[in-house]
Amino acid sequence: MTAQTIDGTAVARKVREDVAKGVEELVARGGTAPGLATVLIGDDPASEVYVRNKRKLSVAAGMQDLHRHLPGDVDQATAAALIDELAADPAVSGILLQLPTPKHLDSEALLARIPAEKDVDGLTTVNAGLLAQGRPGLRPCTPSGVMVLLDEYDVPLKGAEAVVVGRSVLVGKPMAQLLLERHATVTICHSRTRDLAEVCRRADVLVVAAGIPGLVAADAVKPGAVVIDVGIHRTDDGLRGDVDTAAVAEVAGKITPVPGGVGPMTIAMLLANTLAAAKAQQGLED
Ligand SMILES: Nc1nc(=O)c2c([nH]1)NC[C@@H]1CN(c3ccc(C(=O)N[C@@H](CCC(=O)O)C(=O)O)cc3)C=[N+]21
Repeated sequence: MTAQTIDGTAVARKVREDVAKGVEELVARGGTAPGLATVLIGDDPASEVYVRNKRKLSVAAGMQDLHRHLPGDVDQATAAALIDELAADPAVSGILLQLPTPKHLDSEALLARIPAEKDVDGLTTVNAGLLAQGRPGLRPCTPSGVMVLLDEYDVPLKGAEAVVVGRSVLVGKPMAQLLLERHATVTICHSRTRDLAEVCRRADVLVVAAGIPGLVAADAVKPGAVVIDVGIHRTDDGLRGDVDTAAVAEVAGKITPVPGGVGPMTIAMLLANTLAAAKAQQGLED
C-alpha cells in the first residue's frame, strides 16, 4: 500500500487564483491593487530564487511588485531606514524581509520595524502574540499553508493526535498553535526529544519542520498517518525534505512530496496575506 500524494502545487495554484479574483474585486470596488515589498539583502542564490518566485507570482495575481534589493555589506541603520520608508509608504501593503539576512545584521531589530498590519510573514511580536491568544491577525505563511492542505484533503483535526517536529518561530510554534485552534491534541518535539520516533508514532497528523534531511523514517510513522514534510534541502540528488519520503509513503495514508508539497503553499499564503493586508488598510474588508 502506498500513500496518497498531497499535491501542493495544485492547491497553491487554486489559492493564487482565488487571490487574483480577490485583487480584481478590490480594484473593482474602488481600491488599489496590493503592493508587495520583498526586501532582499545580499545575493545568496537560494534567496534570490525564492524572492524571484514571490515577485513573479505576486505580479501574476495582479499585485504591484515593490521589490527592494540592498547590497550584502549594507549597515544596520541603512537597512532600518529602508524598512521605515516602506512602512510609511501607502502603496506598500506588505513587507517581506527575506531571511536569513547577512550575519552582521540584527534581523530581529529589522523585523520589529515592520508595522503589524504590513507583516505579511506574520513574524512580528504583535502578530505572534495575536496568534498565541487565538485572535485574528496576519499568520505565518508556511503553517497557514499546511492548514489549507489538511483541509483540502479532508484531514480530521478535532480530537486528533498531532505531532509537530520542530519549534521555530517561523514554522514549529505557529504550526502547533494553528492545530490547537482546530482542537487537535498537539505535541511539540525537537532534536532533543527522548525517543523521537516513539513520540511521532502517536501522530494521526505528523508535521515535520526540523530542518534535518531525512530525520523521519518509516519507523516513526503510524500506519495511515498524514505526514507533512516542511523541510527543504538542496542535495546532490536534488531537493529533499526532512522525511524519508519513499520509505514513509509505504506506511502513511497521505504525504506531501518535496518539491511540490508545502513549498508552493508558502508563496500562495504570502499572496493571500498581502491581499488581506491591503483590504484592511484600505477599509475594504468583505
Ligand atoms: N521572510 C521569509 N519568509 C519566508 O517564507 C521564507 C524566508 N524568509 N526565507 C526562506 C524560507 C524558505 N521559503 C520557501 C518558499 C517557497 C518554496 C518553494 O516554492 N519550494 C518549491 C521548490 C522551489 C525550488 O526549486 O527551490 C517546492 O517545494 O516545490 C520553498 C521555500 C520561504 N522562506
